[in-house]
Amino acid sequence: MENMNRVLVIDDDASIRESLEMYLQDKGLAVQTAETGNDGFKLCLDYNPQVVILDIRLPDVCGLDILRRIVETRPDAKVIMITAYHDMESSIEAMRYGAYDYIRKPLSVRELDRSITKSLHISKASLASPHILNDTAEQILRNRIVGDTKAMRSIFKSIGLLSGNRATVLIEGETGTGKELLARVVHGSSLWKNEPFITIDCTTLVETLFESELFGYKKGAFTGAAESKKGRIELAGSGTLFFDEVGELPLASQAKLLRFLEYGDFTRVGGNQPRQCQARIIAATNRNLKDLVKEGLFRQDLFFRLKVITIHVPPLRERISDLSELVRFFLVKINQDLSTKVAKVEKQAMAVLKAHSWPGNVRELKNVLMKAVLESRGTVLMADAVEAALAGSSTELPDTAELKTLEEVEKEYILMALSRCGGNISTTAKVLGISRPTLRKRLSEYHTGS
Ligand SMILES: Nc1ncnc2c1ncn2[C@@H]1O[C@H](COP(=O)(O)OP(=O)(O)OP(=O)(O)O)[C@@H](O)[C@H]1O
Repeated sequence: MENMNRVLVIDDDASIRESLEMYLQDKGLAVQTAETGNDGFKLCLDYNPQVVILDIRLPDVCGLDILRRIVETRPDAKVIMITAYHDMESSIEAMRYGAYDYIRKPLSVRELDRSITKSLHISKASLASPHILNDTAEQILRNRIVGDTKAMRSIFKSIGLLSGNRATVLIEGETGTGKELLARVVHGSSLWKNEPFITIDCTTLVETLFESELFGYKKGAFTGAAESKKGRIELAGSGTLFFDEVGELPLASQAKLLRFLEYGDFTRVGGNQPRQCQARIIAATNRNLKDLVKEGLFRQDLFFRLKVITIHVPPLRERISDLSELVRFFLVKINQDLSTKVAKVEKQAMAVLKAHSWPGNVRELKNVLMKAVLESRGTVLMADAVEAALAGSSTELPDTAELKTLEEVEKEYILMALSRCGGNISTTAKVLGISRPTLRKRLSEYHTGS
């Protein structure tokens, strides 16, 4: 009995209780039933079921109250709410309070089967998966940059050595490897950490505005210069000037940047008083500057000026042994940001994560985990949720056997978005790019079946 899959049915409708009991017992599951909410909750504590099928309307207490009590005391139990009514608001509440699913009466055997099977699979995975968030959130988040491979340790050393000087730094690495994060940590670990950190995004820096953006301008320097304005260099003071995607700078701007770096001074457009730049320069690139130099797209002299100290951030696939720690780190962050409670990772889920090649690096990992956490709807990060999240960013199609109908996909997606937006209809509609009435209509359709 202990090892058997246990389902608890709480419904005041005797015919539903009886038919579900027969149906589930036929499937080899142990079943207990209760007629009222209070009896059902008591039974839930004693019987410790993996799955609870809970009617939203009960004679004594509201099903949602029982749901909240179960989620609080038995967080691993998966609660499938059932409702006979056109009761959209309650369904939204149910998902928000942590129901695993909700299904409309008359019950569709296919829908119920799918939901119960998934619930049982999750509860089995939960038993088999170790807790990975044993340390406190503060302990896990203490390291702002996660990494314990040789390459990462040598980066941390470089950051330490940079803390007492203002040497120019070039950070190279593929997209999403953490170049901006590193630049911020270089700044934050330096003696000038309380000074500003100013970013210049070279992909959007218009060539004709290069000087006025960087050096600032005097009132009347050109039409439209109604007031004098400080440029980014002045704004950075004795902090850090971060040139992001420096490889994207057009050649004409590169010449101006080089001149500024060589002399370390600048003059506001329309002004005549040279000023000294105090800030540290950090440049980042996800393109290979050496190759760009060979192709004549990047000035060699500027390249040499920038690479006084070079930090190469390895792609995630080359430091896959950091993956478990990164997963722990992001799960804590995601739990904090989205009020989720994932604390375990299914073994197979970690294997799937380790097998991926991560072309989008740490940023891709963070996004995939966020999607998978929402999809997992519970305390365990599930392998199929990770696979679904990974498939979302690739063009691969699942086996036809796993294909769902468009309607099913839409329902799941809408509910996921709703849960991610904390049940807020306006935000969800905005994120989905549909109007609030359309969203409300969709949600009510799940109840009326129209
Ligand atoms: N080692 C790490 N530890 C913790 N978080 C990380 C790490 N590396 C990257 N991140 C996080 O991953 C995300 C992407 O990092 P970041 O923006 O610094 O990458 P990038 O290399 O500058 O990307 P791009 O070249 O596309 O601008 C950020 O949220 C960052 O905080």
